[in-house]
Amino acid sequence: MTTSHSAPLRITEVCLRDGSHAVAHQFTTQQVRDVVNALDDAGMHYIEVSHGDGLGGSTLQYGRSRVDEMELIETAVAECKRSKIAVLLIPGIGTVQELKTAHSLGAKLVRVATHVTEADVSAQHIQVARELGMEALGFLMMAHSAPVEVLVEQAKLMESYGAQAVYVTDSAGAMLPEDVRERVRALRNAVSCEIGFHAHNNLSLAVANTLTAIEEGATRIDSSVRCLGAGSGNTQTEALLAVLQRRGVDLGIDLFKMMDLAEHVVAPIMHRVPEINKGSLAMGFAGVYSSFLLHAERAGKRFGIDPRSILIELGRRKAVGGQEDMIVDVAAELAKQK
Ligand SMILES: CC[C@H](O)CC(=O)C(=O)O
Ligand SMILES: [Mn+2]
Repeated sequence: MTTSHSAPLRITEVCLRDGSHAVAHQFTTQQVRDVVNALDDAGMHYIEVSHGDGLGGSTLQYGRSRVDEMELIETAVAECKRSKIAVLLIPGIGTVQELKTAHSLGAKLVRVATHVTEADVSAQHIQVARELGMEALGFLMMAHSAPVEVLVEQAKLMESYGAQAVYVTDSAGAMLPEDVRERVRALRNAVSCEIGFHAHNNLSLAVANTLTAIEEGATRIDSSVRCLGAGSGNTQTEALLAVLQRRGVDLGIDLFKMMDLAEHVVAPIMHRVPEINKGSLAMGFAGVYSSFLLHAERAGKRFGIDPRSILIELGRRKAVGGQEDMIVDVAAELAKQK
């Protein structure tokens, strides 16, 4: 398959970062060691390791990590012969100091993530990462929620700060293939850096949307083995690789090894199977952050409210990442109304 950008197609495996949401940030050192070892052996390009909300995310608000993420990053780096370890950083949650520490432990790439309208807060972190010699990529979250012109303007800002790629991040798994096509095409025509795409499977469209993004020129692709990610999970790595091979694209990642590690290494550590159920489907439908799922389920139980009603209301209020405290507020308000 040809892409309109000369860069090769590269996969970032996100099961140990996005998947952190799905296990309430309880990964152990041994689990990270085993997963990274197997992914590296299969030839994965990049493996992201961080708290689900990025560096510094281990807090009461977002959920405490069982093991310090720096220990997990160090463990992951030690297992890699070929793969590179990536980290995610949301300015305001993660700090420049944490970025420097992750770099000193061997992280080679950072995705600096902001809400789709707030790229300006990424300038310092992107610049510091470039000075450190890391690859620095911009990650525009909730990309479905802003008009295409705004997405383009924000991507240009990230590129101007030094981002080597800008991601269309479908945090809510709310995009339809035509939304992806329009956004990636608009970015392709507006920036010179690479375009990335990150999907969630809440509407059962993750693989289809990822193929659409690739057709439009995205070269940095996120996926997650066994779908281990927030909500219904991400584009399933081994499924994507199989589909790409059917199209004649071999990324140098061993498909059978990926299938084996999905089954024997990743499946046993999953707390629940990421599936399209009433909660995750409601998120895709309402355009709500996939990482809100467990929080909404907990708040629903506590206040006796259907988590879907909480999620729909959060969508109506256009809640953005970082507003996890709103989930409890909304549940309490709905309970009062009842
Ligand atoms: C809260 C950070 C978030 O999980 C980043 C991400 O993967 C997304 O927006 O989809
Ligand atoms: Mn995600």
